[in-house]
Amino acid sequence: MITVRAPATSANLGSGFDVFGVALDHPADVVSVEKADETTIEVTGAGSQFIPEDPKRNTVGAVVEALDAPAHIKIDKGIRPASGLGSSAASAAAVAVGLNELYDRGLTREELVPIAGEGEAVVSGEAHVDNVCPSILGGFTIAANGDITTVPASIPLVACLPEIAVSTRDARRVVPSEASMDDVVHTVGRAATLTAGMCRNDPDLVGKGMHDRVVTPVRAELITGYEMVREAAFEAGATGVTVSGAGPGILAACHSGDRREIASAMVDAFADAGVDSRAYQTRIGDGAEVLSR
Ligand SMILES: Nc1ncnc2c1ncn2[C@@H]1O[C@H](COP(=O)(O)OP(=O)(O)O)[C@@H](O)[C@H]1O
Ligand SMILES: N[C@@H](CCOP(=O)(O)O)C(=O)O
Repeated sequence: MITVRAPATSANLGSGFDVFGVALDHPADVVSVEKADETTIEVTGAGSQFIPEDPKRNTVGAVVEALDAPAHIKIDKGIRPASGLGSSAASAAAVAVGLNELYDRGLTREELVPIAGEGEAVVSGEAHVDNVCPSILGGFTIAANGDITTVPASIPLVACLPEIAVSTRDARRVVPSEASMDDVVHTVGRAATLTAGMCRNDPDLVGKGMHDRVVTPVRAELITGYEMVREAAFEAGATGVTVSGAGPGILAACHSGDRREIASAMVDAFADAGVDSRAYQTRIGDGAEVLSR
């Protein structure tokens, strides 16, 4: 039996829709895989009652098929589903890493990214890899046209998760199909700024680069209290604030000494909007880790 911990992730970071992602130091899913003739899945932990155990409907089922590696799979969810923190991706990432070892497939971590991405197609309709990439590799990742670049940044973050659910599938339907040249120029500028910030480990540059005017505004409308929470986070010292993945989670970049105040300001602002929430004071962290063999 092999047990793997795969971290939550935050995709897009505003200016990098379907391209940028970061691994969060916590929370995480912990998954155990054991060889079997037929695949079975058992799910416990956060939001497990909303997660199917049928391999055709769970993200890990597609990974089993792609690796031709049937197994008994136990998923202990640390990341609530439909969160914007890459919950579905973390399970797929953990199983890809675990089955690769269990069945001696000999694939590199980079080669496991598109395989874990197949799981995302099951739940969101498209095999976007911007969550599985950092969950497997760690750090800040850029996934563009099949190429992967990683930067081992360590930016402090606050991820605030309201008690509302937004499915990635639904939030992909509101993404505009076109952008003006003005918006393209703005996005390129911000994405480049963010990338430079990650390379320099500079929370101010990263925060500046998180601004986006194409996808984020339409997604923010799906999150009750978004504007109030965003403003509260900035007032408490955040250097950048955006929708985490497809939402409803909200991500703030900051300096480490400001995390506590930002976390409580975000939770209070959600409460003022009538929404319960919890905030994770975290930072960019490592990718999937094998805990035991
Ligand atoms: N192993 C899994 N972990 C979490 N969610 C899963 C898993 N397998 C299937 N799902 C389904 O995926 C959906 C959540 O995925 P998604 O909407 O992408 O949100 P998230 O941002 O949390 O990944 C839910 O409908 C959930 O039932
Ligand atoms: N690029 C995707 C990322 C979805 O992330 P999730 O954590 O909400 O699943 C998108 O924006 O649709």
